Amino acid sequence: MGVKLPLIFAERMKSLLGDEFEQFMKSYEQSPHAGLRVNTLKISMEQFDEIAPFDLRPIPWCETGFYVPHGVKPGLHPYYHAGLYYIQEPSAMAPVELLQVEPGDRVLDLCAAPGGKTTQIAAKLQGKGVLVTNDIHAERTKALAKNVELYGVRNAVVLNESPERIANAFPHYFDKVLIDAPCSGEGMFRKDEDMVKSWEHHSVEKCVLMQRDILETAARLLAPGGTIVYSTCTFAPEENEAMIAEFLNVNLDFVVMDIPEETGFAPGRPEWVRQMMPEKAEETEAVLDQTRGTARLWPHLLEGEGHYLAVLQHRVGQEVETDQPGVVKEGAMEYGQVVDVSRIEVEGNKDHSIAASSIAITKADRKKERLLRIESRESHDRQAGGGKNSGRQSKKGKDHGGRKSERGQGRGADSASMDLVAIYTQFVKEQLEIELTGETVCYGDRVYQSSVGAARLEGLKVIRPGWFMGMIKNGRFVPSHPLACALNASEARRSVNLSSADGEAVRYLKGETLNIEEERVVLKADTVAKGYVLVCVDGYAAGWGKWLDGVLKNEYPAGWRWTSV
Ligand SMILES: C[S@@+](CC[C@H](N)C(=O)[O-])C[C@H]1O[C@@H](n2cnc3c(N)ncnc32)[C@H](O)[C@@H]1O
Repeated sequence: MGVKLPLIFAERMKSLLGDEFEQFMKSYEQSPHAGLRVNTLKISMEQFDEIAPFDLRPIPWCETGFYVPHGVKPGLHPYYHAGLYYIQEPSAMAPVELLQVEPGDRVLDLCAAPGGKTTQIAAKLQGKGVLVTNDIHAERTKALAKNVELYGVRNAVVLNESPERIANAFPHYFDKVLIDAPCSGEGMFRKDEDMVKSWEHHSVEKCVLMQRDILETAARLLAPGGTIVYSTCTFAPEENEAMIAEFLNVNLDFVVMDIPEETGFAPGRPEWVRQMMPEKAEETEAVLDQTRGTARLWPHLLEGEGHYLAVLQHRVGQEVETDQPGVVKEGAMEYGQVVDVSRIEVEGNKDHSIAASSIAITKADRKKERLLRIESRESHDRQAGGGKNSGRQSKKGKDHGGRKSERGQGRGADSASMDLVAIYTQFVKEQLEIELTGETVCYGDRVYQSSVGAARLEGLKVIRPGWFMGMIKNGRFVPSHPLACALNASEARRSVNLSSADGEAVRYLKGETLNIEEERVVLKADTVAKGYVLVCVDGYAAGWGKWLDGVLKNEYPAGWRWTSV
């Protein structure tokens, strides 16, 4: 066997799996499966099918996902550096598929770094709606922000916050919330032996505490009728069925949506909670069987690593079931009285059952909502008066050169900031053919298009308030790399195409200056060749260059350059 499993883990799995244990253990003799997911923000499935550089086999539960043959290294192809696909473990593609994201949704990815699922959500949104993506660990948000940018996401906001603080800023705001929870990682032992080593430190008990907090807070972030998908990559029932049962037991306005088994997913195992945690089972007995509708992804039953998935649907106006009409169950009422007193008072109805208990809107939430509504009216009025891109200036937080977080925004637009916005909008008008959406937000001399606007983000630790468009330097607008990554070739007034086949694309991605004859610069009408050029790899945007007299100066950022070839 390739992987040395912790003894306590193996013994627990043996007692849970019984006859299936042998088959489960055999899976550790096989190599883990590698996958990639096509970034349909940048390329359609049909186009990718035409240019795919590897033999790919579809992953049954993700229509944009493919198995990569063993030995193939998709990270060593220019398409990877042009953001055409994300390298992702196949089972890890399942949670977002279950979230059923539609363009226009407001989606929160609460535990998001390094961003695999965020980029998958972004592809489903197709630039429409809101994507707030967050991780509590500052260091990990660097990779998250980079992936958001590399994959051409226009409508994301990247935060480095606690779920609690996000809930205060976005009460009952999101249609969909993904919790890809920090977990003990037992399902990844085959893929990553370091997970075996860290298993002791990330003990199941520690993870349970974090998961409980995160789930509870997610309910406050969810809009009425919204959906939470909870996922882990561990087998421990404490972090899976028991966690979901506990959540359902105190959030009576949520139900588990059954996950179909046809894709090879196995059902949840409520009986393991009874077997391992009889007290927890007794406490949650009324809802425990719902967890059969959650899913377990087993490495011996499908081609992927171990995962657990639960879809939690909020039911608007869901009444607590009672034995007698009009009487609220005693246990449930106790919960309502203790936890939701303020909410019941807000409702002004002491007899109110605990309908919509966990999602009920508090006084503070209402006040915030009122303020934000006024805010958005103001913003709308300003836009109506000042054109689509009229901007809100924010006070400069610390200017961290884009690598650290931005904090704090002012409200009023001073004349200096209006100048910045004017320079920016002039650039957009002259150099691009795009429709800007959202609010123009300035942090110091950096300009963003934000899908949520500055007011919402006030006081939060913001890594990216939106799509980073560029910065004003010496009175000129310098377009950013993330701006280029999210463009189509047809949206720039100048573009040049480099071929992945003849090494030119690789040279660009390594940061080299290239000789490019004028005829190769594709120009829109009334445009001269000199200036910023969108550099594309086989037609897909990869970054900027500056063309002058047959020379393409490389604007690919130093920190992003391809150094491994
Ligand atoms: C399983 S990983 C997420 C992987 C990610 N969803 C992806 O697809 O690339 C869990 C993440 O949760 C973060 N995390 C841990 N505790 C958290 C908390 N209380 N709030 C938000 N994020 C948390 C960790 O830093 C870690 O990056």
